[in-house]
Amino acid sequence: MAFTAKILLLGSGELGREFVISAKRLGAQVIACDSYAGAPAMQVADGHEVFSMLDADLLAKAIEKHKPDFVVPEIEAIRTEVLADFEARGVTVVPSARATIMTMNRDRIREVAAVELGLRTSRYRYAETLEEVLAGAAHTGLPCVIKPVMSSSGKGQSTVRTARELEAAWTYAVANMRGDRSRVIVEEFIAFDYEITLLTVRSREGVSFCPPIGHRQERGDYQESWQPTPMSSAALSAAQDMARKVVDNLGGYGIFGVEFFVKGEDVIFSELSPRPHDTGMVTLISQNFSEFDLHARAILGLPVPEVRLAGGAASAVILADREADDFRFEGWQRRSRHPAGKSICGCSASRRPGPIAGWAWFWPRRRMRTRHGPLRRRLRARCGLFMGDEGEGPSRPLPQAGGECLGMASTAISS
Ligand SMILES: Nc1ncnc2c1ncn2[C@@H]1O[C@H](COP(=O)(O)OP(=O)(O)OP(=O)(O)O)[C@@H](O)[C@H]1O
Ligand SMILES: NCC(=O)N[C@@H]1O[C@H](COP(=O)([O-])[O-])[C@@H](O)[C@H]1O
Ligand SMILES: [Mg+2]
Repeated sequence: MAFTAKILLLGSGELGREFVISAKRLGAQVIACDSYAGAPAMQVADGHEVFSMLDADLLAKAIEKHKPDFVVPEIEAIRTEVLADFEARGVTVVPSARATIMTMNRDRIREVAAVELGLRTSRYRYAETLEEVLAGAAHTGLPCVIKPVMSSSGKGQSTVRTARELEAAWTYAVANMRGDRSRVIVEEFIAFDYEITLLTVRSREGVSFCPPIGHRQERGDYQESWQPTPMSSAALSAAQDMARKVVDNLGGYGIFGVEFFVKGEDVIFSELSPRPHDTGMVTLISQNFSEFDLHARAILGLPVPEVRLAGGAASAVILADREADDFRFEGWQRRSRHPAGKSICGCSASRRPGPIAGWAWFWPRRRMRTRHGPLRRRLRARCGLFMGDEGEGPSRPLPQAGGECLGMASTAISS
């Protein structure tokens, strides 16, 4: 069987699964890798490998075994030095080995953005000891945000409001970091009006942008997002200028999720993913080509089409609060339509503790008046997500999500 390209996907979560679907539609063969079996992307890929991608030898062996045309990272926690070696030997690393190295840890990308490119960021210091954390907080002032340099989805992150909480935040960060560097960033807390992800595509044809995505996070983790989100043209163009500078510096082809805080007309660079972004799940319903389609097309060297919005849309996660092998989704078929508009639920098998067990996308039909921050109108969809612990008898509703997922929508286009 002939394929258009062979892709080794490093990380096989929900975002990886959607990427595999997009890449396979373009004729690619995809081998999905992660540290645990049965990961979402493995369920739809042509093959899979289970190993720690932070292990240099195992990572090199997987690349040598499969001889891919493209290595496509889906998470940060990868031994990226190995990718640089293979890039030097002719394997295409997406978007580039430099991009994966610079974004694996927050300190490197912060240096690129704040020092090399002079972009506006929060005030910050790095710390490797409690004493340095205290000095960092003295520099940023309180409240401040403490995050391990290697982590994602808010793991190990805390917002510290009083000096007494600094030690606990340091201990929490070190206990929840990825990788082997006990190093944190201490950041000034930005009391932003709203935050956005600017999906930025870098392809052979140049740099292009998707309409801005607004989102809400809790404890540093994604809850819901909506597209488009209203912002002034001056703020949008400031964000686009900064995004262009960063992606041109990182190089390579693919989609980047560039995160900004916006306060008044002040646009503050936060961080970026050199790949599809969780807040961009909304593009599965809002755009003619999703962030996964755009990533796949840019990587494979295909023309990147103009992005058109189908209407305002929102997406929300359904979070599971514990690891379980035995769970089921109930009732979501009944909820696949909603009186306030069209809502589409996508549910898939869970991943690890704190996992995303499913996603719901909402496509509101009515025009919705909204402000930044908590949105005025809520769409509710009861997905009836149930999870049963092995051997514990009947399934129980998830306490955290309560079997309910909330969608929020902004500036919906009336139909
Ligand atoms: N300095 C800050 N001031 C205010 N809020 C912040 C700050 N840093 C982070 N946050 C909040 O925490 C969220 C997660 O932060 P960040 O994106 O740095 O973490 P992450 O673990 O890399 O998340 P992900 O991998 O999901 O992008 C932000 O989207 C924002 O809501
Ligand atoms: N915010 C990043 C994100 O949502 N990433 C998605 O979740 C999985 C696990 O990530 P994790 O290691 O961050 O839990 C990743 O594989 C990716 O699909
Ligand atoms: Mg982030």
